[in-house]
Amino acid sequence: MKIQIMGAGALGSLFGALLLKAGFDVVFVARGEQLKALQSRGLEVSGLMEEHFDVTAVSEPVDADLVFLTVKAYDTENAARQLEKVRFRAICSLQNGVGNEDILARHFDNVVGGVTTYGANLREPGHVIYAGEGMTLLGNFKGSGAEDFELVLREAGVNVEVVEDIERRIWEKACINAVINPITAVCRVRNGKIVEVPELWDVARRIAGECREVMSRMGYDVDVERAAKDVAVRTSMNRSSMLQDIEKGRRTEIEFINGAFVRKAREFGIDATYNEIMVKLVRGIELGVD
Ligand SMILES: NC(=O)C1=CN([C@@H]2O[C@H](COP(=O)(O)OP(=O)(O)OC[C@H]3O[C@@H](n4cnc5c(N)ncnc54)[C@H](O)[C@@H]3O)[C@@H](O)[C@H]2O)C=CC1
Ligand SMILES: CC(C)(CO)C(=O)C(=O)O
Repeated sequence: MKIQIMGAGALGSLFGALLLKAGFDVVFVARGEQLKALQSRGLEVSGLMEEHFDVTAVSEPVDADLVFLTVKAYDTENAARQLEKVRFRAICSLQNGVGNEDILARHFDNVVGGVTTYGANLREPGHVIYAGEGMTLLGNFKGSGAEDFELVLREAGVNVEVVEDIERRIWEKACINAVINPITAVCRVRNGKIVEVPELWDVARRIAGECREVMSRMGYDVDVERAAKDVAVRTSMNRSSMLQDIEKGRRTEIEFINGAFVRKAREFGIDATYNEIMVKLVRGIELGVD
């Protein structure tokens, strides 16, 4: 069974390492310094697992049985176009944000949606920190394949479950990210501060309210405020992925998180001013406005 990791950054390297350890034939598709490091030194894993792997790393996708997509959401369209040139049975997104599966469904027949709470960071090119064991939910978004991905992940020791309502799960995770990520990125604070600082919690509550309204109009009853508070408390010492992106001068996934709620709210004719403001502020920071 040949498994391709399309976008071997932090998360892709972690999942690739777990699959390699279980004996699968894994190909890492990477770019830049990460590609060079994987090709010359292999993959180093620290944290919850301490291991070194010699890996197969390439710059362009190759034929495989299954593909995990682990690029950032804004790179999905480009990755899909590259993957159109090769053959594989099914593709599974493990990304955050809303819309990745829709993009993939325009290109491929078998698309599996995924949501994971595993945590990984790149310490330096070729060196991934396995920061947190979590849960991975999978579900068929178009065609089939979820059970195939479940099987390989289970064999690799990953906590995984196939669900019938993957679209809802993707939006639920996006709710949490929509509340926590932009505030932490704009204010440059750890997740816990959102709950500790009344002014920040006030903004968080308003974003959560808008997300809840959007979810409700989609037919999903979710207490976004409570869910976001739980996660912020549980991950109080985390620097959110959006904050890390901003600190490193990288583009964020804001358009696929709060931006997705703004677009849905517009469709339903409901107000999403707080989400819209967060999109604009984070875009302002990304643009490096002095
Ligand atoms: N890192 C984490 O703990 C978690 C990340 N996620 C989500 O997973 C996705 C990936 O996140 P990270 O791994 O943290 O990001 P990352 O930026 O570390 O990894 C993405 C990698 O994909 C590469 N890439 C992009 N387009 C490519 C292409 N066409 N060909 C080859 N390589 C390409 C980039 O160069 C980069 O190395 C995001 O949507 C993120 O929100 C979800 C849960 C946890
Ligand atoms: C849940 C949370 C907010 C944890 O930091 C996260 O997913 C992120 O940082 O993107």
